[in-house]
Amino acid sequence: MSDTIFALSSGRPPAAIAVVRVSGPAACGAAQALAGRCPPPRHASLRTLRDAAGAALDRALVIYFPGPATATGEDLVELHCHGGRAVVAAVERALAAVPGLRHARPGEFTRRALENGRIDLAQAQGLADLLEAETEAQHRTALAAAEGAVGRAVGGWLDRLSAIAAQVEAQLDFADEADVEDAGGYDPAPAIAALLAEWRATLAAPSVERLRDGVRVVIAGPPNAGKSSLFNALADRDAAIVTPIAGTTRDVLEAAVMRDGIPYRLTDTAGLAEATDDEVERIGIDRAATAMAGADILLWMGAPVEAPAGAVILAGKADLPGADHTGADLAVSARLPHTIAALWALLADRAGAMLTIDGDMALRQTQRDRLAEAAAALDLARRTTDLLIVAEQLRVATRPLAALLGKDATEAMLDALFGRFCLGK
Ligand SMILES: Nc1nc2c(c(=O)[nH]1)N(C=O)[C@@H](CNc1ccc(C(=O)N[C@@H](CCC(=O)O)C(=O)O)cc1)CN2
Ligand SMILES: Nc1nc2c(ncn2[C@@H]2O[C@H](COP(=O)(O)OP(=O)(O)OP(=O)(O)O)[C@@H](O)[C@H]2O)c(=O)[nH]1
Ligand SMILES: [Mg+2]
Repeated sequence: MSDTIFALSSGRPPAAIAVVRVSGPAACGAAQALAGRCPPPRHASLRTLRDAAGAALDRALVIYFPGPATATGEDLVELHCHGGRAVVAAVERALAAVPGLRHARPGEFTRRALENGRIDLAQAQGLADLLEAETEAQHRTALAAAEGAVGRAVGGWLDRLSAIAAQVEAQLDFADEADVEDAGGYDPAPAIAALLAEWRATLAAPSVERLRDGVRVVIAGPPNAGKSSLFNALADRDAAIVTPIAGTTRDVLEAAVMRDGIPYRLTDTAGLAEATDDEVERIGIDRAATAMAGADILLWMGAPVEAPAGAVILAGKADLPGADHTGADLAVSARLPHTIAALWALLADRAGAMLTIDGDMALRQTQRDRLAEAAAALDLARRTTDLLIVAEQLRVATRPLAALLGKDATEAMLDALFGRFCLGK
């Protein structure tokens, strides 16, 4: 039998209300210990909470949810207390004094929900993402995942894979008995192609990480071009040092900016000098190159002829008389707010498209890797007429999908996932 856990499950005090949850076989006993008796199931009862010595701790709403039809699958008690620090500390102290009770670890309520079969792995991950959601797209996709959308989609794919596999096996058996090369009949190609097209569409959608971390916008170009000034203007604070000295920025600087509901990760880089014997500057340039390679949108402040392919070419210091804008996509200056607004419009245009999701399914990178693995197997199956190879690749494709649903989740993996949760979840 598992032990009984408790934790503050609402926001940190001070708050108007603090919800302390207790989950496990001793939950009802804990309510009895603090509130005098365990209230009738699923009714909010106003009770005075007392410690073991009888001292009043709070007047709180107490709710008892008998398992297994609860969020954790266990008996669950909720204490809706006043949200002061001392109230919560005293209630937690009183709970810790009840035999069989201990404080929960981060994510332990959700972990129990998983272990008790109340949710699958993709739902647990969706819940973690829901708690971190800041944008509308994150909110929508994480809620769908928490409600089981990812699990249902993958389950549907697994069903279709096994239906195709069953037909292929039947065909192979028949060919065996009839002892003919091609017994005719079932052609798995259309069903495989349809499944593969669906997976590729899913893989083309942005990942959970992209939705969460934002679009990576990297500012790069020669020294003294005005990169850091632009970075500061976009970040709307003095994040980077600006001086007239070429080579001021040495390291890669990052700023997270939310603009019009789109999350961005802005990166300022060291100026790309031709040749340098300064060790620090050389490392800075190496780092700039790495940042540029990882950019979703690269803003190039420099000569158009030197712009990397695909970069947005910015003509800097547009406020200076005689500034040359030839070949640039946009003329900008940290000193001209309307040029910064125009740059934001350009960024929103490109970034918005990168974060667009048609349905409500976004996969995490680890889930995407597994789907890509399955897609590679299916692609092999699609490219052959040898039914033995088709059958084998269909089997290969099921493994990563089953893993995505948590069929082989290791302790280390679960520890990593639930360690990310906040306390009380
Ligand atoms: N006060 C409070 N609010 C909360 C939670 C909570 O634990 N306490 N939740 C924290 O997770 C979320 C709600 N999640 C829940 C998930 C599953 C079940 C559940 O298993 N319910 C039963 C009975 C449903 C019913 O009464 O209709 C079931 O589905 O069988 C309940 C809540 C968000 N709001
Ligand atoms: N007139 C004008 N001066 C600017 C503008 N942007 C930057 N400067 C000036 O140009 C100089 C270099 O600016 P930075 O923003 O540090 O340039 P940088 O590209 O980051 O330079 P490094 O970090 O050395 O590569 C500073 O003296 C700035 O004040 C601008 O839009 N107009
Ligand atoms: Mg700089």
